Amino acid sequence: MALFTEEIKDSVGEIERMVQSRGDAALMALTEKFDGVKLESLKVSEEAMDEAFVNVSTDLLIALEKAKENIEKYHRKQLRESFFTREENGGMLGQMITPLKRVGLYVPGGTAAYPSSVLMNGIPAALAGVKEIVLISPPQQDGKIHPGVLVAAKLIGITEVYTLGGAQGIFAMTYGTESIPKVDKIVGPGNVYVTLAKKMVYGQVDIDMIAGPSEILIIADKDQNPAFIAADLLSQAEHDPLASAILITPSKALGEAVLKELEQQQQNLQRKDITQTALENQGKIIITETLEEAFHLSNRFAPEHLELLVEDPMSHLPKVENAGCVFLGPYSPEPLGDYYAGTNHTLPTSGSAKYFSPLSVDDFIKNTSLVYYTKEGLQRARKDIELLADYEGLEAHKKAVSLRFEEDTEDRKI
Ligand SMILES: NC(=O)c1ccc[n+]([C@@H]2O[C@H](COP(=O)([O-])OP(=O)(O)OC[C@H]3O[C@@H](n4cnc5c(N)ncnc54)[C@H](O)[C@@H]3O)[C@@H](O)[C@H]2O)c1
Ligand SMILES: N[C@H](CO)Cc1c[nH]c[nH+]1
Ligand SMILES: [Zn+2]
Repeated sequence: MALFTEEIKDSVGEIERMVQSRGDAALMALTEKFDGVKLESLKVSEEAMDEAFVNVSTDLLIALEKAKENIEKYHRKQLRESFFTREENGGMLGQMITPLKRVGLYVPGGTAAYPSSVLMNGIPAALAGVKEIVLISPPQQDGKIHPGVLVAAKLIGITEVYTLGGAQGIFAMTYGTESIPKVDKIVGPGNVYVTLAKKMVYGQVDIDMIAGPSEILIIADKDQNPAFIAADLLSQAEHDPLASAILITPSKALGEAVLKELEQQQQNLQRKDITQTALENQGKIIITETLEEAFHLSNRFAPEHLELLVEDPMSHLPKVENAGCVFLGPYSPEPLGDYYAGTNHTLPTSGSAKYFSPLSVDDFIKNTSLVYYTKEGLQRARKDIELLADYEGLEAHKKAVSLRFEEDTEDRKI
């Protein structure tokens, strides 16, 4: 993955070694180095969680509540039920769903506050029935987590929160330290350091996906509004200097109009430095011969967010093979999905939408298969199983079935 340069790999490798060998002391030192903050403790106290409510507006609380409702409604549809099927031979087969025991949520916070990510990561975990949810997020300059993040955590019942960010946070939740307990799975988006650390620890814990610097790709036909397109491109460029914003269109005139709009709209943005770097390095306006070619290129890129700004967008949907989330039509701007519609905003990046899905309730459960056969059922299946075991040369497998029907062992008890 081109995103992870040798320099970043070396730096994250060193962070891992430090966390493994020095635990909390390394976490404190790394927080001082990367966040510029000297922490006294990592765990956020109950009082600090409550105090956060004083520092957010009532309007923000109401907006978070509404977003929470929409996210819950959408994710509730993803819930699965355990089942048993009755087989013709009198047996039963089933699938038992159990929640993961302990998960760690990473909520970004380096250059912006992300209360929305608390809801996006925490709600599906809570719906799945996870009992132990740990949340980590980096400190601001005052040494505290953004109050909006703490408030959002409390709104969805998360109380175990640690002031810790970056790759060190991911390694702490993987290996455990004096203060941070080890988890079974780590989910949540983050910058390039966080994302590389997650990739490195996969296998020692589970992870959700590669959810790194944000991406938007817009496919637009000639009749679209250039101001809408520029605004949506900038909305993702402002996340990170490594974010990507791409327009693909068969209309050269539209491409030129969007370029002008980008220049104008960017002037007034607070995070202009970030959008400028992102657009210079990862921004593209690609003019194709046809709309079909635009879909072909988009599928190769496999963007995190794909906007279809074309006439009758629904009719083009079957052409989309790879994308984290698709936004259809001019009144479905990407930030609608970031905050509010109810779909999850933790989405695969760096081309990984070819094989990863958006974060969902499925990330927080596991299936256990169940098998129950009667004696008669096994008797009927016996020949086929013995034949298959013979073919595989696995004699003990065959015996585990056949001895149940041998006269001298059939009714044996101790
Ligand atoms: N794909 C998704 O689903 C999704 C969703 C939301 C946000 N995002 C992305 O999350 C990211 C948020 O990034 P952020 O930086 O604001 O917050 P962050 O919390 O991901 O990263 C901040 C941390 O990075 C560490 N760090 C900073 N500079 C470092 C360095 N030079 N070396 C080692 N570690 C360093 C620090 O510890 C800091 O606490 C953005 O890239 C955004 O696009 C992605
Ligand atoms: N666009 C981000 C995912 O790439 C999610 C987000 C959170 N807040 C604002 N945006
Ligand atoms: Zn966003």
